[in-house]
Amino acid sequence: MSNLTNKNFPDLKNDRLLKAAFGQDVDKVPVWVMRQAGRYLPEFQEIRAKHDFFTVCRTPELACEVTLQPLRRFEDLDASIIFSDILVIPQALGMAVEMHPGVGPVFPEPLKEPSEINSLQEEGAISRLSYVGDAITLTRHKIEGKVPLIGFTGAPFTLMGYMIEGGGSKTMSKTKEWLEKYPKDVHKLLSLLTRVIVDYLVMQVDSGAQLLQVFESSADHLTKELFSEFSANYLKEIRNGVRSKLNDRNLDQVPMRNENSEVVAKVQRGHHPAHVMVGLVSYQGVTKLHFCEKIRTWPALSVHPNNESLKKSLEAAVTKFPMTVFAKGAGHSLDVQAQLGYEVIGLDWTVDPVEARNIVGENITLQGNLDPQDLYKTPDELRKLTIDMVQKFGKFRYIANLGHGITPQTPIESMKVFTQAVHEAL
Ligand SMILES: Cc1c2[nH]c(c1CCC(=O)O)Cc1[nH]c(c(CCC(=O)O)c1C)Cc1[nH]c(c(CCC(=O)O)c1C)Cc1[nH]c(c(C)c1CCC(=O)O)C2
Repeated sequence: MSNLTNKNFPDLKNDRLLKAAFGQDVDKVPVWVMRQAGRYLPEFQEIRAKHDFFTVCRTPELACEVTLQPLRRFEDLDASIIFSDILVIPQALGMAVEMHPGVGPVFPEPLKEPSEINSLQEEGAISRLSYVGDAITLTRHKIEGKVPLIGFTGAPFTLMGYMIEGGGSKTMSKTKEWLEKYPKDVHKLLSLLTRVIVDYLVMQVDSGAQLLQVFESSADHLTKELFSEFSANYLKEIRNGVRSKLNDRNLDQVPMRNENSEVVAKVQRGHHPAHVMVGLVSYQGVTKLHFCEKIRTWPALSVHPNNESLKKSLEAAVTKFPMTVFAKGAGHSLDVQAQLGYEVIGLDWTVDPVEARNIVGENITLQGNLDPQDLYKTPDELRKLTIDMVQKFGKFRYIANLGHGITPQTPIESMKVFTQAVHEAL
């Protein structure tokens, strides 16, 4: 597996997104849009007219080109997201997935019964996904440090739903039947997907992804109880798994610098994968070592109880690759989501910004959540709704976005109005 330190990526010029994810001060609220590369752009349609959807995903030059398209049009975008799809994972496990125009994804042979879980090919799945890594690496170079590049995955429950239903489903009735009838097999499948997802996300970071988003887009089918049982546990396992695998490899001696570029602390890997060592150094060398049993429990914060910005920088250095969980329709479980260890929680448009902040507290960044339908309103109305939203969330720990993906008929002008209004709002 390649090592990210050898890739010589251009320096990042706009780090608003990462700063907001870590709770550091930002000059302006960062903004990006789910599905910002997509069918509402004629230049995307042009590429899709020539190439099948999954061919675009599988061809790094095409995936890179499509990823860059929205950045060329909308100068206010503060992030890019690699062009791919959540369904590349079922493909890598050996299932056929086709994209039918006007219909969406179709699995010609969905899972019909639990015994078929055994024929999924877990081994080698990550190497069959190496084209995503190649697309990420190429894009990180071509983006020239303009904005960070987000990697992503589908979450286990959402992927399982597609694998059982054979495509999108309004009711998810087959999946719900599985939850009732075969809970043991369901957990076996969710665990398998979780293992693959952890390695897939680590591979994306190795390839150059700077923030990772996990899409639990089908959470809207789950009650609070079902969300806890079939989604939240796995989301937590994914966050912990990625954190400990990355810490194991990439944390050696990360220097922390103050405003004068002097090294004030070093973050170092401990002897156990889940441990890190934080050393405060004076100019002569290490003066004090703090051992953190679990990174998130963070006794190292007692290092400098009065220095908020050092705390934040230390946390950023230890975490390094922030993660976002977007569980669409799971606004009923924000309390649960706040316990999963993610730096950022994505909200759909049904959630009130102020209520969400009250529930999750001050240590998590919120992302969202304008109704994508609002992009069909007049520019003046859209600007007003956007400014209202940004003012409700505030500048602290906030990333502006829609509450779900942008839809195909959206007027292009609306993207300009939305992204500009976010930057002008505060
Ligand atoms: C559920 C899901 C899928 N894919 C994805 C999700 C989770 C996010 C969400 O809930 O929207 C994730 C996804 N899919 C796509 C991206 C690209 C990155 C981005 O710009 O955000 C991302 C992040 C491209 C895409 N994925 C797809 C398109 C459009 C297909 C096309 O070009 O023909 C794009 C641009 C196809 C797709 N892929 C999927 C569906 C249901 C569809 C059909 C959607 C539709 O028809 O509107 C599965």
